[in-house]
Amino acid sequence: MWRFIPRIWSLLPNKNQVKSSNQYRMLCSSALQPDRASTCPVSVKKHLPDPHQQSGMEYILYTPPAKVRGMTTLDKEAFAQTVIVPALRVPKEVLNKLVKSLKKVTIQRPGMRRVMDVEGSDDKLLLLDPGSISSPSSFSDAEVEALQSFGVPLDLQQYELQLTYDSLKSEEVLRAVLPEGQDVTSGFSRVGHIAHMNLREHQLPYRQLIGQVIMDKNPGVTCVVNKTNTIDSTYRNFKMEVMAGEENMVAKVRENGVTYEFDFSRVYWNPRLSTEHERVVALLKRGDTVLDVFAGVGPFAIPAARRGSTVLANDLNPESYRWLNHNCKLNKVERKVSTFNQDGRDFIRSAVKQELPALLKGTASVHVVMNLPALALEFLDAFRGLLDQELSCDVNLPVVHCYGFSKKDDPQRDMVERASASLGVSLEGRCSVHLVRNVSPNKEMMCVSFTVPKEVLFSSEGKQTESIEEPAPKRQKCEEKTD
Ligand SMILES: C[S@@+](CC[C@H](N)C(=O)[O-])C[C@H]1O[C@@H](n2cnc3c(N)ncnc32)[C@H](O)[C@@H]1O
Repeated sequence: MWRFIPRIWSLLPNKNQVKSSNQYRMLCSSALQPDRASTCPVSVKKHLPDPHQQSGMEYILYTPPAKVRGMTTLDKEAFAQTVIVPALRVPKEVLNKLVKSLKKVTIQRPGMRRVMDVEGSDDKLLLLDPGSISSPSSFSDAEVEALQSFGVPLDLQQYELQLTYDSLKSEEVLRAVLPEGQDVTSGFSRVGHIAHMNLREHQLPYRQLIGQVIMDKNPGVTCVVNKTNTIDSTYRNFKMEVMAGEENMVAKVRENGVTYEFDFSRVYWNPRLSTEHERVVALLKRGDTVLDVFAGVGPFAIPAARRGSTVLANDLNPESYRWLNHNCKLNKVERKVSTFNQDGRDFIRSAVKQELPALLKGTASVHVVMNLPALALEFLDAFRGLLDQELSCDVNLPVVHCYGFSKKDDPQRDMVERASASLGVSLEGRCSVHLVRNVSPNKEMMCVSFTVPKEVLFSSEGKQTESIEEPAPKRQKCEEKTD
């Protein structure tokens, strides 16, 4: 809520007497400066805060009262305070044009009005950002010219602004509440209605409040969770604790135009991989085959099928497998995707082994996707001696896209060396390595792509053991079994 404080600067230049913007500014400026009292005999009772004295990026205007420090249960009322901001009185007819010219210096906050009525007048009050404007000399030449051309006196008013919890950004609320000098990170990943945070030790006593603030400030977020430990080593999902909001963990997300649903607490989903999913799917042509060894809930498999590929998708986690089937149906590609719930190595040595002979004779590309960065390179040995040598005259060899993390100074080289070691032949000069994303300051996620060398696929050295020679389990067309 805003309250008008009667104007305290009254001596204004007449725009007709003024020729240049500088002159205009100087004349107006003198009206605001007590030490120019000889030229402009007015006194300034209240100074606007000097924006140059602010520390950090955000202006002091948006710093909540000190009493909120240490609060662990959110008390929104405690954030209320009154601050003084500058404003210009503007004739209604020129308001819209002037707002455009002054858009860099007006108050701009979601949900905060910057134009107010003036009681008993058609004029409007245009509220300015005190971080940008403290005196008439704060305006740029272009802004002064605009004011001059619209006949608006450079006559700064002071207004009392009632700031509330609603006017603050989450970062501002948390910086005011959490211990001073300690890191305030209000960043989170968004997965549908779920905001997913990774709180530090010192933030834990405030987790309920932090969760509430994140929900309040982010429309559509109705559940805030914190990772309570590191990633589960097998299924790559996190143990998580609900900090605020509903306990519903079944999220619905859209990625690259495809809808997915899944229980976020029980499967792997990473919104930061959308570009990588898109990159690989863009390599596919209609009629290609995709063999997705660690498919998760389908972010490679489903768009690949929608693009016209035939897909075999596998995941060891029964929950991922269930949601993979669900998402195939949801996106109407269940006839293009066969799903499997096996260990990745078994999948390669059974279903992939069964499919490859026919595919080797064809011309359409065959892509094997292996996105389990912590371990996938080690699974490459499953291709050693996978096929009988008599098939070796067929040359449409599969292309593998295998992911890995690297903490080495030369992650590309590291990837090539580890993939080569696992395959038992050097990939030097016959693969490409792509940087997927920077995971942490010292950790990259990489993807090495290569055509499986003939000498690996038809090697006699790695011939399969009896158990692996068993006939492949019958494939499961995407039938949704549980729901
Ligand atoms: C990093 S996630 C990738 C999921 C999906 N491809 C994506 O890009 O979001 C790895 C997946 O591999 C599955 N997984 C882990 N170990 C596995 C194994 N030994 N065999 C098959 N799948 C496995 C996990 O359940 C998880 O869904």
